[in-house]
Amino acid sequence: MKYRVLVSDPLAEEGIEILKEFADVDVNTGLTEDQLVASIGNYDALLVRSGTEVTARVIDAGERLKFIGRAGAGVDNIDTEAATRRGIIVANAPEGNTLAATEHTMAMMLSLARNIPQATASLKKGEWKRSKFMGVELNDKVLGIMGFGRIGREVAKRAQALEMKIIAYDPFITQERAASLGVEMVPLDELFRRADVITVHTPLIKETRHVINAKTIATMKDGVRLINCARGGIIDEAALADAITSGKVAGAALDVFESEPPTDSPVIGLDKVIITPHLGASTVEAQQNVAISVANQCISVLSGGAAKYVVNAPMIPAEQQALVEPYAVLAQKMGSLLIQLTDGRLESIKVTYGGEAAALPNTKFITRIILKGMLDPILQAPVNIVNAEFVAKERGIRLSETTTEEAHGFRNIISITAKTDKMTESVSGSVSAPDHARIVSIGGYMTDLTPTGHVVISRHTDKPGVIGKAATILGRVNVNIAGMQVGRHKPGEEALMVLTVDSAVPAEAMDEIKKIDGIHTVKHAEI
Ligand SMILES: NC(=O)c1ccc[n+]([C@@H]2O[C@H](COP(=O)([O-])OP(=O)(O)OC[C@H]3O[C@@H](n4cnc5c(N)ncnc54)[C@H](O)[C@@H]3O)[C@@H](O)[C@H]2O)c1
Ligand SMILES: O=C(O)[C@H](O)COP(=O)(O)O
Repeated sequence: MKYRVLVSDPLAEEGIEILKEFADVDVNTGLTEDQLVASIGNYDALLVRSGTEVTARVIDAGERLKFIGRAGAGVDNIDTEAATRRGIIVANAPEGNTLAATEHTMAMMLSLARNIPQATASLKKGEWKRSKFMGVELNDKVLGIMGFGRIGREVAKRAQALEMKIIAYDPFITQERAASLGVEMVPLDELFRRADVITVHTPLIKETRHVINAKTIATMKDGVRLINCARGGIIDEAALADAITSGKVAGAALDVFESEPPTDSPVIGLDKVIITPHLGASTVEAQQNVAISVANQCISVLSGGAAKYVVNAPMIPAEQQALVEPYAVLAQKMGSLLIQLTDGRLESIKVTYGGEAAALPNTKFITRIILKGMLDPILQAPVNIVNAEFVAKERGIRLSETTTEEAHGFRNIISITAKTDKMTESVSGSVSAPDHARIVSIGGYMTDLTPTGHVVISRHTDKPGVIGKAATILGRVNVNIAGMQVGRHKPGEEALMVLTVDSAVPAEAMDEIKKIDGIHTVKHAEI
C-alpha cells in the first residue's frame, strides 16, 4: 500500500513533487482543528508550516501517523509532547529559512531607522512631507541581539557591515564563540541598558515570553528601537504600545504577533510601528529549501530511516553516525535477546557503558535503542527511539545509565541488567570492528556469540549427559546445531550452554529439553 501524506499549509511545489514520487499527497490548506481530526486518521505523515495548529487532539486521532514535518524552524504550533507520547517523529527544517529571516530583519531595521513604510504610505496619499520622516543612522549605533543562534549570528555579520557595534545575550553561547565573530556577550540587563536597537532571535519559551515588558523597557535607553522577527509573545504588545505612545520607545518593527493575524493588537494602529504579516521565511529560495528538506526527511522516516532534524528524539550528528552505528545495531540485538531470556514483569533496566563505549557521543540514544529492542516485541503500541523512554517510565520501569572506564578486558563493553518480579538477567556485548560485534557474556558467564539467528540458552548442572540429551532432541526435530558454547564458574556447579541453531525450535522440543534431568532453565530466542 502506498503511503499517504497530508500537506496542510502552503508548501513549495519542489517539495510536493519529491513527495509525489513516493506517496499519495493531498494538499489541503486552511482546515479547522475538527476537520483535521476527522481526516488525519487516513495519513502516515503530516507536513505543516506555522499555519496549522497540530494539537494533541489531532495527534491522537492520527492512528497511522508516523511523521510530522515542519517546513520551517519554529515548532511551537506542534504539540511535540503528544507526538513523543505516540512515538511520532517530529522534524523541522531549521536552516532553510535562516537567511530569509536574517534579511527580513535587516530590511526591518533599515526601514525602521528611515521610516520607509510610513513615508511610502504618505507619498502615495499625495503628501510631500520631508521633515516628518527624519531618520537616524545605524552607523556606530549599538545593536543588542537577544538569542545568538543561526539567525542572530547572521544578523550580527550583516550589521557589522553597517559598522554597528554588536552586543549579544544568549545563555547557551560561549564568550569565545561570540568573540571569534567580533561580538561582545553581555548579561541581558546590560544589553537592555546599552542598546540603541534591540532585535530578538530566540524561540518563544517560558524564559522568553514577555521578556520585553513594561519593567524591562523602563531600563532601556530613551528612543530605543525594537525588532521582533522571531516569535510573537517575546515582546509584551500592550507594554510596547504604552512605551511607544509615551515616547520611551522610538519605534518597533514586528513580523510576528502574540495572536496571528493580530486583529486586536494595540500596536497595529501606531504610526511608529512597522509591521509585516509573518513574512520572515517568505522568499522563493527559503520556501524551496524548507519544502525539499522536510519532504526528504518524510520519505526517509516512512522508509524506516532517520530524519536529519528530529526535534523530539536524541540526534546523532552525521559525522558521528559511522562511530555510533555498530553500537546501535548491537544494542538493539542485546535488548531483544535479554527480553527473550527473562520471565515476569519488568521492574528495572540498568545499562552500563564501559571502556571506549563510555566515551560515545550520545549514550542516551543507544539506551533508547536498547529499550526499543526490549519493549517493542512485548508491547502492543510501537516503541521507537522517540517514545522509548516515555513508554518505560509510563510502565513504571526504572531506567539507569552509568559509564565506567572498566571494560573487563575488552576495548568497549555495553552491559544490560534487567530485573523482573521473578528474576534478574544480564547480557554484555562488545564491538570489535565496525562490522563485528559479539555478545560476550550472558548472566555472568563468558560467551562469544555473534548476535544473529536462533539460539537455545540453558542453565544446567555441569554433569555428563545433559548437553548430549538436548542435542539428541534437537536432532530428532531436524534442528541443526551450528555452534555450541558452554560456560561455567566451577566444575560440577551451574553452567550456561549457548546453542546456535539454524532454525526455530518447535515448542514441544523445548518442553522436552526443559524436562531433562539437570536442566534448570532453557530458553529459545531469535536475535
Ligand atoms: N519570522 C519568521 O518567519 C521566522 C523565520 C525563521 C525563524 N523564525 C524564528 O526565529 C527564532 C530564531 O531562529 P533560529 O533559527 O536562529 O534558532 P536557533 O535555535 O538557531 O537560535 C535560537 C537561539 O536562542 C537562544 N536562546 C534560548 N533561550 C534563550 C534565552 N532565554 N535568552 C536568550 N537566548 C536564548 C538559543 O541558545 C539559540 O542560540 C525562532 O523563534 C524561529 O522560530 C522566524
Ligand atoms: O519558524 C519559522 O520557520 C518561521 O516562523 C516561518 O514560518 P512560516 O513557514 O509559516 O512562514
